Amino acid sequence: MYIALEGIDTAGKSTQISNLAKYYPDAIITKEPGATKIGKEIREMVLNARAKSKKAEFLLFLADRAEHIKEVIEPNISRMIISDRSAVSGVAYALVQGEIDKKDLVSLNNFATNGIYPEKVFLLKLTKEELEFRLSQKELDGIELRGSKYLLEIQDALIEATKLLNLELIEIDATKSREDITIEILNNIKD
Ligand SMILES: Nc1ncnc2c1ncn2[C@@H]1O[C@H](COP(=O)(O)OP(=O)(O)OP(=O)(O)O)[C@@H](O)[C@H]1O
Ligand SMILES: Cc1cn([C@H]2C[C@H](O)[C@@H](COP(=O)(O)O)O2)c(=O)[nH]c1=O
Repeated sequence: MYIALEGIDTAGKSTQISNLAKYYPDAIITKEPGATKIGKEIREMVLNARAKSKKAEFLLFLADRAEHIKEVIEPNISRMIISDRSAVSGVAYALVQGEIDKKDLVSLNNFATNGIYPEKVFLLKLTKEELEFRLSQKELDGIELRGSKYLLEIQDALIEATKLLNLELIEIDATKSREDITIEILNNIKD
């Protein structure tokens, strides 16, 4: 089963993935962007916000995704795969940028992923207050520097993106305790 954890920056995706890894010691743990050799270079480029063109930025994420699907997801598709982000992030961030129409976002992602998408998408949802608190506790990268208003728009766009891609979405209150969230995810995986 291929599942993805989604959520805006600081929502708790990596925390949950490291908890889930204890319950699935044989799972493939992966992420977008940056799980492959080329992906690491792309991640460096995009997170330093070097692209002036939003379309270029979108295409860099898409290139990372195509490599990730070919190198990590496709060869392991019969195993448990837990991914930190997926095409859902790709569509959501681009929806908010607003330069590419929705039909193209879906078809470009279909092209990059060969139609392979997570079976379940877990969305960790933050409140404005908790997001601002968590951002204040860390050094911000180029995307996080865009601020909490922007990130909350992305949070709504993650829901829209999941619908556009026609994927199963499980929304989770990310302000709950780390342990309660892990249990909620585990119970849902088993359903
Ligand atoms: N349920 C929780 N309650 C309180 N704090 C949490 C919870 N989950 C994670 N945190 C804290 O919030 C911060 C961000 O968590 P984490 O790195 O897991 O988020 P993320 O979604 O992977 O972030 P990013 O996308 O920016 O890499 C960390 O300091 C983490 O310890
Ligand atoms: C896959 C993907 C990601 N992004 C953004 C979202 C985050 O701000 C960063 C990734 O950082 P993280 O610490 O690994 O969460 O990139 C994006 O804009 N578009 C995408 O397709």
